[in-house]
Amino acid sequence: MNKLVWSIGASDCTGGGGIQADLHTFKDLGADGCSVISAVTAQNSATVSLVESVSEQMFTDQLACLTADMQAKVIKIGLITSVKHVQILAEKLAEFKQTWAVPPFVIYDPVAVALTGEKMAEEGLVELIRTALLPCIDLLTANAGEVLTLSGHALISGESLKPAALKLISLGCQSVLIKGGDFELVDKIALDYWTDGKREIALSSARLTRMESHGTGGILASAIGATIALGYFIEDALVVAKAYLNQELKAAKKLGFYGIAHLGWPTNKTDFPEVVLPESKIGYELDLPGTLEAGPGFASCGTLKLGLYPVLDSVEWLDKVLKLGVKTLQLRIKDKQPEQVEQQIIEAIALGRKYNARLFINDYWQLAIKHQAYGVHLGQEDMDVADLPMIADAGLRLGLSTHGYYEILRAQQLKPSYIALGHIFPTQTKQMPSDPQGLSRLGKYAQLLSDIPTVAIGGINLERATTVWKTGVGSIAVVSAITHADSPKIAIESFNQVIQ
Ligand SMILES: Cc1ncc(COP(=O)(O)OP(=O)(O)O)c(N)n1
Ligand SMILES: Cc1nc(C(=O)O)sc1CCOP(=O)(O)O
Ligand SMILES: [Mg+2]
Repeated sequence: MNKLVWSIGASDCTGGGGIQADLHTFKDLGADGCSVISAVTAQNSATVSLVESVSEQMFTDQLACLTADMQAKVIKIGLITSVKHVQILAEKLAEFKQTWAVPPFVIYDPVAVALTGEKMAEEGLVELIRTALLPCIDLLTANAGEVLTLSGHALISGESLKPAALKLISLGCQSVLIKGGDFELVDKIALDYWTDGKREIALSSARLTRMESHGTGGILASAIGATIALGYFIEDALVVAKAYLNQELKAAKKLGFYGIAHLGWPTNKTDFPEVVLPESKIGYELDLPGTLEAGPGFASCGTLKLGLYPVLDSVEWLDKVLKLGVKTLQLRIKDKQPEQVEQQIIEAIALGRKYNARLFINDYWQLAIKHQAYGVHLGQEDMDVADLPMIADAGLRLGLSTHGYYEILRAQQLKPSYIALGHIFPTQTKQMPSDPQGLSRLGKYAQLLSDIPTVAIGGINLERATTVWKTGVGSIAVVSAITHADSPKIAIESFNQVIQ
């Protein structure tokens, strides 16, 4: 897999920011790095004494050499001080996007654009960035000063973030992350807001007050780039990068500046941000769409280990596996009208009670409430339309599907009874919009969720069950490994030997 990130920017002789910190961050997170140097800076914790752009020839040749045999999956742009370099870059990025087999994802952290006319930004630079560079950018990561310079919008309240981001998108970039590093909308909270004009994400963390730290915005952008290069979606990359920055800031060392640490992939749950829900104080201030709210949470399953979890499409199947001793199971009937499934749901709930089993009803949450099921399982789309407080008030358990870091953190806010993690391997049972996540990611999620029941799902068969179980998940959900087994009885017994 190509996991190459180019850093296009300036050398920072302190090592705390610029190209040096970018390459360190890429490597630290498991991506590969190359650099295209646009300028060399002489600086320390007290001053920037000299900034010298490289020649146009040197800038162009670096881009050409890398293009010939090291094409990037992600390009991260930092400090560019020369108007000519912006022109070259805009032309080259447009060319890469049209001619490369896989167009690169381009991130721009507009370092120093707020210093127009000073030594780090030539006259005319900002106008050219606005008109020529922004249309080539997939993600602009900007702090309040940079947002003001590029969009003309001052960030004075929560409500002002969305119009500012939309203005920047109207200038041509695909999405914008407004970083809360240099403004505080909510006391002691570092809030980041992202939108692509359709979706909105806000992430909050306790503010880490290390005033002398240096290069943090660039490192956040580099961490996002590295995570995207590893194949994560943008929303997951935003989460991982913020956790990475939190982890690094906590361990920062004084070396002139406070230079942040580089401690590898973040795994400590206290470093991960909270996803801001629409129905929360900050959610209202940001005017986030949707109705999700934290609430008191859902009834517990009474154990972290739900064991083998067959997901089945008929009462006959439920009856068969209950007789074989299964204690967690799901009725999953797809795409029928409620009146077509109500009788089956009634019978399924009665069977679950008879065998004292944890029976979850997929999708049909109103019928599950009406007939007092043990629990309901909902997917991401269902979450937005179902009445979650009503499910909680009725005392039903709730299981939620997730497919990555962002969805996991958002689901966690709702305090469900379990979180499902899918899909782990290729599956024939359901068309999935993304690639399988694999065991390595599953292990990371399981570690992060050690205090809530987890369920792994998707392409899990007997051969794979041992390695799945070793990741620390509390349950393995299967469809075809049971319904297509020559002997469901032997399949269940064999799974139970793995899941002890
Ligand atoms: C245990 C478990 N995990 C995930 C799913 C998938 O649920 P959902 O995303 O709602 O998709 P459908 O099953 O409705 O197609 C599940 N059913 N069970
Ligand atoms: C129903 C379902 N949900 C998934 C998810 O990732 O959310 S994967 C999946 C299908 C699981 O079937 P099998 O065990 O046959 O692969
Ligand atoms: Mg569903």
